[in-house]
Amino acid sequence: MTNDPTPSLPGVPDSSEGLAAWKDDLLERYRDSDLYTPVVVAVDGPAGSGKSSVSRAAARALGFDYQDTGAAYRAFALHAVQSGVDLDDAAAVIAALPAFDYEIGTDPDETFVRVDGRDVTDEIRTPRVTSSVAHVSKLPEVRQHLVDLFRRIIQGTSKPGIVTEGRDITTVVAPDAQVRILLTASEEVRMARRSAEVTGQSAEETARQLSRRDQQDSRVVDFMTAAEGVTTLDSTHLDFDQTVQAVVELVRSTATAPVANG
Ligand SMILES: Nc1ncnc2c1ncn2[C@@H]1O[C@H](COP(=O)(O)OP(=O)(O)O)[C@@H](O)[C@H]1O
Ligand SMILES: Nc1ccn([C@@H]2O[C@H](COP(=O)(O)OP(=O)(O)O)[C@@H](O)[C@H]2O)c(=O)n1
Repeated sequence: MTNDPTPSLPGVPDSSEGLAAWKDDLLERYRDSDLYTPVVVAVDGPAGSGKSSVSRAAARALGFDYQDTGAAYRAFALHAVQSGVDLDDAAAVIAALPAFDYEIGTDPDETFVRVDGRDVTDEIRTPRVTSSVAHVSKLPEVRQHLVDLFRRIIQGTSKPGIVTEGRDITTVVAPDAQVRILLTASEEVRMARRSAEVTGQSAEETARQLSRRDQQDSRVVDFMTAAEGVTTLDSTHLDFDQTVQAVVELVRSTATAPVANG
């Protein structure tokens, strides 16, 4: 997670146990100060690339929080529909933003999504919600509202860092993140992974939906090409554990200590 500090720095222990305790102590003291900044790991990629599952497992391995931003777009689409809004009516969708009462669990071992205090963790994954998200995520006003929310959640982490994943995290939400990753996989592999998960509809229908959603989403943000400074991680030929390991290694080799210098 951290680069080792310069060995000649006074007061820095040279044993690995001593170093770990020293870092814990620093973290403890800085956590509540204005100088403390969490390590932000930004992960983008298309549907089925493994963003959610890989980011969550990497967060767990690193002792970080985890934020799934797609969950908020899904939850907002659900909120709008349940408020009786016609998703083709942009003004009505935007008018539903102020009443959007959203809560997400960022502990990777206990992720949940609530809207108006009601648990919608599973409901937001239904094909009905999936096919309606693009109607709301294409609207700049919705994006700005949610980007602000995502940044507040990133800043509010009580862990040494937070892995945040979506479509525009490396470019819009957290372009200054210490670690920025574009997670990709071939379309064929992504479709196969998603089809294995989705029940209640054919593999062909799931693949068609995924491809349509990628097309719609890519008109709004470019998540197929890595922006400058973003590392591409192609998981086509990696299994799940190898992909998580690659993310963890990247964080360990690039992130500096989770304490800012002011
Ligand atoms: N490298 C991988 N190898 C095999 N399966 C994977 C890999 N990465 C992710 N998966 C699986 O693919 C499915 C889709 O992953 P998910 O995290 O939901 O993708 P996304 O959030 O990008 O849509 C999940 O069932 C996940 O366990
Ligand atoms: N940062 C983000 C995250 C999601 N989204 C939108 O939210 C939808 C659902 O995102 P998701 O991450 O749950 O989708 P999957 O890739 O997991 O299928 C996407 O299809 C996008 O329309 C977005 O526009 N920007």
